[in-house]
Amino acid sequence: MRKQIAAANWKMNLSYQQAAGLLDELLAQQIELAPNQEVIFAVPFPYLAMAKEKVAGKTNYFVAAQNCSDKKSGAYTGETSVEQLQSIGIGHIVIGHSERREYYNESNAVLATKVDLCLAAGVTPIFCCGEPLPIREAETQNAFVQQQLEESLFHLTVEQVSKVVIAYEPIWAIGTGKTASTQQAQDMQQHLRKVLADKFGADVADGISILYGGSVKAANAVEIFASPDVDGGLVGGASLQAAEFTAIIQALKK
Ligand SMILES: O=C[C@H](O)COP(=O)(O)O
Repeated sequence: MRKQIAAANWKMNLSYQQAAGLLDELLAQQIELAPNQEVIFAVPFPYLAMAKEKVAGKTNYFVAAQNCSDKKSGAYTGETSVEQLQSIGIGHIVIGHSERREYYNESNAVLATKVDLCLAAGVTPIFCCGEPLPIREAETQNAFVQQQLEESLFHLTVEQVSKVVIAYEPIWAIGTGKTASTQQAQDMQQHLRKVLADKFGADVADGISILYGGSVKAANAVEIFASPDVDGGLVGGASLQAAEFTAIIQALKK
């Protein structure tokens, strides 16, 4: 069975002390994960080492960076490379979150480069895609998100794409309290799996985890995650509260 993943994206929230406290509180729950389940904490850069230390020895718990440079190394002040992240034991990086696309003008082409750097370093890219509200209102969301995949992932080999995790996040549902309906999430994620199947083969597409993101919370996680093509969630706001995120982890399919 595909990996079922609860990924917390803390974004630019929490002080160091608050972040450490939140991890302590969550990990104290001792939530046992099935072999196909994973929990990933995408934390701000200065907290990566601390978070790594806290999840050390906990099976199927991982720490992710929220971004990386599109350059391999060199004179890029303020940037952090995939190789640097990999050298401190980071095995997952969120790539192309809609906030990066919108506020930092990250294009599909730049994101393709970041995906390549991740895969070359043996790091799992959590590749984000999703449409803004006007595209949804025009009912052209399937083509829009398909193009994001085509331009950032279609150059990969079958072996490479099998290592990618995809997160579908309709932008109009992020931080708005407005969740895509279970049917809307399933329809898009089924579409994306078909797009992947047509390009890479059904077996490959069947093995790729596709997460849903956008106002996931304890109250809706069971229903959203129950859909056949939804393999867990990329969770923003609700991942900042221990009780909420605990319930979201427990909502993962086994
Ligand atoms: O990365 C997470 C998504 O942007 C969703 O954020 P949200 O759960 O606060 O809507």
